[in-house]
Amino acid sequence: MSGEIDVSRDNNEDYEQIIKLLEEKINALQAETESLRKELNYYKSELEKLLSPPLIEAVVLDILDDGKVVVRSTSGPNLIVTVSNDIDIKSLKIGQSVALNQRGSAIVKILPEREDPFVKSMEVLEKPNVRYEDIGGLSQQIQELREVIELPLKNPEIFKELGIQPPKGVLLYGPPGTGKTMLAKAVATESNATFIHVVASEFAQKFVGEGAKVVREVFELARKKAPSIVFIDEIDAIGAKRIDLGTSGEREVQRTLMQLLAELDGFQPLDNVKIIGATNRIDILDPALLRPGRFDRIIEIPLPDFNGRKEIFRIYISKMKVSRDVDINILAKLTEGFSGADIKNVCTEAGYLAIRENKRIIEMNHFIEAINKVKSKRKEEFKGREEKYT
Ligand SMILES: Nc1ncnc2c1ncn2[C@@H]1O[C@H](COP(=O)(O)OP(=O)(O)OP(=O)(O)O)[C@@H](O)[C@H]1O
Repeated sequence: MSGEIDVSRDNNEDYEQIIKLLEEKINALQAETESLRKELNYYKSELEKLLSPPLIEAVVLDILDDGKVVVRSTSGPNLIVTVSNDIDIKSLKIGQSVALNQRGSAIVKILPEREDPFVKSMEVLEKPNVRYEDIGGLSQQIQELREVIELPLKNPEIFKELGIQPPKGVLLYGPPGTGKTMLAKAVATESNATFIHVVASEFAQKFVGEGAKVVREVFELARKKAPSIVFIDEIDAIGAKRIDLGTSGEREVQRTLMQLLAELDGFQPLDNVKIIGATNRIDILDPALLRPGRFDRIIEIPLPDFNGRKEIFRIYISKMKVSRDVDINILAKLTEGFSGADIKNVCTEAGYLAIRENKRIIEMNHFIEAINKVKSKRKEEFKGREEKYT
């Protein structure tokens, strides 16, 4: 307020002007106070953040009936903790990243999903939803898995009565994308078993110094969640023939394998935990893994033959809107050497081609174009595969 006002003049207009100016000043000061108050609060909360103790990151391993939770803290041990009142326990799931309070006694925050190595290398499905009928061309393999995994899990008494010991572990081997994971999931679904999926290559790389501990934890979880099926994908990453143990990385892989063997030896054939291993490289596996009482049933999962390819096309096409000219016989003929995963890609790609042309129905020419596309994309891969499997 810098305007010079002559108050000696007894003039109403002047007074009004003074009042107006004073009001304006009050408003300006009030606004300034408000902004300073906000600034003060901001610095106060920043200071609080800086002074508050750090939280501990952990991964949920199990949710107990009494409302407590088993977590694996990044600082080391497994802990049994409570859940803070403002967190809904139902929103917690196994594998979830959480923050513990500083004492490590309670979960105080659910952390956003991110690439946690433990989570990434393990998936636990209480109710997997793949059924045998979703799998094309592997009826013999399905039959075998039903006998050696599903039947002993569902009716162990039959085996006890007859005095037969079913295998503890089954090894599936064959090229990538042929349905090994699908098969293992389907057996779990049909046996009402928990499906625990670990990718051996992931934990071999990510858990430096901790591979053996992770194997132990996986089997502990499997026993708790029994009946369960532990599916170890890419088992060659930890189960390759023993090599020169010069580097610490090699020794680490070795320790992980030894722990796996110890776990396999540690339970009985009729316990309700079964192991399914999968590999594309059976040739490099350590024979110790294949000894009786370990992975003592080996099932080959080959690339689908003509009838297999037809079945796989039929499964996917039955869920799509296709025109009458789509001929599964021709599609199966044109896709020699394709895996189930390749065939699924062809079907998806054909759908996209139809969408791109604004068509409401998928035609034979879309499938043919999709086959060529997938073929050229995978050409290099096929070459590699043929070399490996011929
Ligand atoms: N026989 C099949 N019948 C139906 N779909 C299949 C079949 N094989 C593969 N697929 C499809 O391909 C996808 C990948 O297959 P899956 O992961 O089971 O193969 P995999 O043998 O475990 O491969 P990898 O060795 O690369 O892990 C499946 O999710 C499924 O959609």
